Amino acid sequence: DRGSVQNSPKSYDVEYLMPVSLGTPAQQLNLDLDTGSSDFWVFSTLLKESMINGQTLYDPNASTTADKMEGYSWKITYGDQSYSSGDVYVDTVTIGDLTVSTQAVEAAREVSEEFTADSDNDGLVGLGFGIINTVMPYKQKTFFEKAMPGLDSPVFTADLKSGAPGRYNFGYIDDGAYTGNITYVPVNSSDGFWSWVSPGFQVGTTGSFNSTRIHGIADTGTTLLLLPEGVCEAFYGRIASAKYDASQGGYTFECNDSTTPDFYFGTGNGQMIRIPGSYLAYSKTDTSSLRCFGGMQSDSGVGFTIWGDIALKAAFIVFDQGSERLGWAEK
Ligand SMILES: C[C@H](Cc1ccc(C(C)(C)C)cc1)[C@H](NN)c1nnnn1Cc1ccc2c(c1)OCO2
Repeated sequence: DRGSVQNSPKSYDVEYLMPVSLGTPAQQLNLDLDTGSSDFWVFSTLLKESMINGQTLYDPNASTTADKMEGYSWKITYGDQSYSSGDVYVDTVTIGDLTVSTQAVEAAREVSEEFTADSDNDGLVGLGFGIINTVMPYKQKTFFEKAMPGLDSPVFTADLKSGAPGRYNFGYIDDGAYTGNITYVPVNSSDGFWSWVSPGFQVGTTGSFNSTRIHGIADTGTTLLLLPEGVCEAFYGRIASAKYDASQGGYTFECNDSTTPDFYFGTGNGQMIRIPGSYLAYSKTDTSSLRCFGGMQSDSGVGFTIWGDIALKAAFIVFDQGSERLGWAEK
């Protein structure tokens, strides 16, 4: 079996949403595929009115295939301190023609204001590893872990684009979606993340390759590229107008600063992925400003490097759960 679904970026590529069908008859919600967490949770009719702000709600009572998991609950807190919690139902879920008939759907009773404020986002599909799922008393499998046994190949791929729709595929690799070869790197899933080691980086076409191993996670659910302080300094040191602006909480530089170099990161056996400098001028610091907030920021607040959407949209990525490895290709 296999599946394929289009993803659509919100403004500034802050997140990528995909249509998902839940229950019978099908209820369609727009969800955020997040390889950096492992809960499948949705806005639901269990929520207090004050927490809803235009989101589409999953109504388990309107689904003939929904069964409440009595005595089960969940609560998740994300690294940015946003959170959600609620009850658990088993129901049928379809993403891009791929159906899992007994998916644990975590129906929200409570969400933090960050989720309430994002009216386009109806919930998250966590495609990390199930060991960090928050359902109690027994953690639940991710959508991919439930689908995997029936797939042609135990992989899913992410093709995120800058300011344009892209695609998530399940169970196969579309050889037309990338150029050159796919370089595979081993994944350590013990923390529940798609953790891998980059052999190093290079700033610009003229810079030398810095052979410094960077331990990090491939995370479709994080907008920015959060790298070690030293790497940020090496990159922003090459941009004439760049500075660390405490009032903005990060590095900023003039959006059209022509000295902005591309950023290359190593994946393995000599391959490097090129992030165009234009991706790193993330967003204007304010409407009238000529300065942009950098797409690359320090990972010091996180504790590990996060290869978020800024990096992922420069590549075609194979999340190979069958072999616990990541595949990187240019496109
Ligand atoms: C932030 C997203 C999860 C999310 C996505 C969307 C949203 C909104 C819809 C409300 C906009 C909130 C949350 C990320 N997903 N893997 C995540 N989940 N857990 N950690 N991270 C990454 C991290 C992001 C920012 C840090 C951080 C760690 O540590 C310190 O600052």
